[in-house]
Amino acid sequence: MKKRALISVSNKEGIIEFAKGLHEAGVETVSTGGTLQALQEAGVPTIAVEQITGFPEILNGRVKTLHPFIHGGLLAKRDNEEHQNQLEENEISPIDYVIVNLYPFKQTLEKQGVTKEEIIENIDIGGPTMLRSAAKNYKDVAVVVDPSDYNQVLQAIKQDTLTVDQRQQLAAKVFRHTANYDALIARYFTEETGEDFPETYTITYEKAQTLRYGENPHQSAAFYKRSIPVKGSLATAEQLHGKELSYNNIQDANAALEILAEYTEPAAVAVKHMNPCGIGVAHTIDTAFQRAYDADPISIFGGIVACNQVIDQLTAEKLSKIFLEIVIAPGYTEEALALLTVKKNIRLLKLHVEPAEEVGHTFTSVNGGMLIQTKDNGRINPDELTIATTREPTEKELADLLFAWKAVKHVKSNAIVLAKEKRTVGVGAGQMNRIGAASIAIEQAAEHAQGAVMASDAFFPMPDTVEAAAKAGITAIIQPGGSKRDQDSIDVCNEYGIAMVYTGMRHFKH
Ligand SMILES: NC(=O)c1ncn([C@@H]2O[C@H](COP(=O)(O)O)[C@@H](O)[C@H]2O)c1NC=O
Repeated sequence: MKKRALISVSNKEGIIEFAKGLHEAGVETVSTGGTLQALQEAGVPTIAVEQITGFPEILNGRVKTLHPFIHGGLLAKRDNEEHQNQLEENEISPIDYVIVNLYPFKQTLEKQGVTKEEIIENIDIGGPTMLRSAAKNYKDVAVVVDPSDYNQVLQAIKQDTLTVDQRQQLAAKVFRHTANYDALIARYFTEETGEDFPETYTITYEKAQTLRYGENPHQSAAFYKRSIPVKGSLATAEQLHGKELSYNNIQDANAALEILAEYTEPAAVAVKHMNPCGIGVAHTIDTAFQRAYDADPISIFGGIVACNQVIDQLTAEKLSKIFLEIVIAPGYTEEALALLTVKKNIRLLKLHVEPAEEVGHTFTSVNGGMLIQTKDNGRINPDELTIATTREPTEKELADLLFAWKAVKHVKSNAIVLAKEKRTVGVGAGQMNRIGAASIAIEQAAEHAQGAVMASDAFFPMPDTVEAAAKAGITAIIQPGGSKRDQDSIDVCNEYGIAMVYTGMRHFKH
């Protein structure tokens, strides 16, 4: 008996050649509406699915292949006598190959101005059903969901070399594909109904790149991107120059962009090991970068710099004087690009839109589970700050306090940031006690601590940090407030004439 292939594809790329090849290999092809038309127009003899089912396509294509004559032919085990007898009794012919790809649900979601009705209509029902039937019965049926597999499968069919292992691989791809497809649908419905943390959490990512290694060379890794691209994120940045990004590069570059999204004025952020080592804000991007550099000229070595303005020649000249792993910006002037691309080892990334703060969830894997929380998109309203001390901050101090508060949110806890004139001067990150973080920041700032402001990601459990700040010459402090012993810190501030404000919001980052 002739082998039979069922072809029903939305993405018709490469299907004519594949179907022609099947026909030449003596395989009979059966097809649905649009696919049938395309194959017949290309001169590939094909049977209409209605001819097999004896039933017309109904409900605008919502039902075309959902029929026992199709699914019986797909699910029957060839080595099961009962199955074979039932096929015979019911005059069902077996189907040996299934070539199906689905309604473009993802592409429809991404369309500008798309209606909910259009999205719903692009949920494929018959396609996944055929894919799943064929994949379940992979021992007897070969199923192809990915057009990039057409050629390889066709050659194997022609040479009669398609093994059960290969069919299982094709089936595995199908189940990944339908799981991804359903995950996108589930996410869409869940977002529509506004459930943040439903009883099961379904997410799907697509592989963008196999990485050379993970955080360390003995770890293996890959970079997966959101199925629906997130504009202004690292995942959608374009690499213009340099070697492939590494695992650590991606983490650091992402951290740099998250910090950058805090600032609306021209800003430059230098990152090392996911902490900012320098942040500068100014009227021009070259000055902003100069400030980020001056913040810590040692740590920036081998770091990542992200800017929210096009890199011009002046900035490029400054950038090219130091060793940097990555520069990220919304663009580069021709002169800047010429200057920077001379350096073989620098990676240059271009953002197509402003770095944007992603709404949604963050994930932290723990052994045996996953912690999921909404992103820390907390922003304070400067008008709602509480002044805790006798002295109010001056206008200039307030500007630096707000600048430092945006920075400290992105520093690992316990975090202290010292800032002066729109640049960080000291960063104390990831310490097990607050005074430890403050000591590091003060030591790093050295003489620049005099007249600087201090931001703390969480309240002061005791007055030691404020005492250290006073000794270093810090004049104003911003912190969440809320400690039982707040008054002790307030007293020290008042004694030294320090202005302290409370945000009422904590920014732990572990
Ligand atoms: N309802 C059905 O019985 C059904 N059977 C196949 N499809 C899909 O119809 C598409 C192909 O349609 P056409 O051949 O008419 O262009 C494929 O993406 C296939 O997955 C169906 N459509 C959606 O549910």
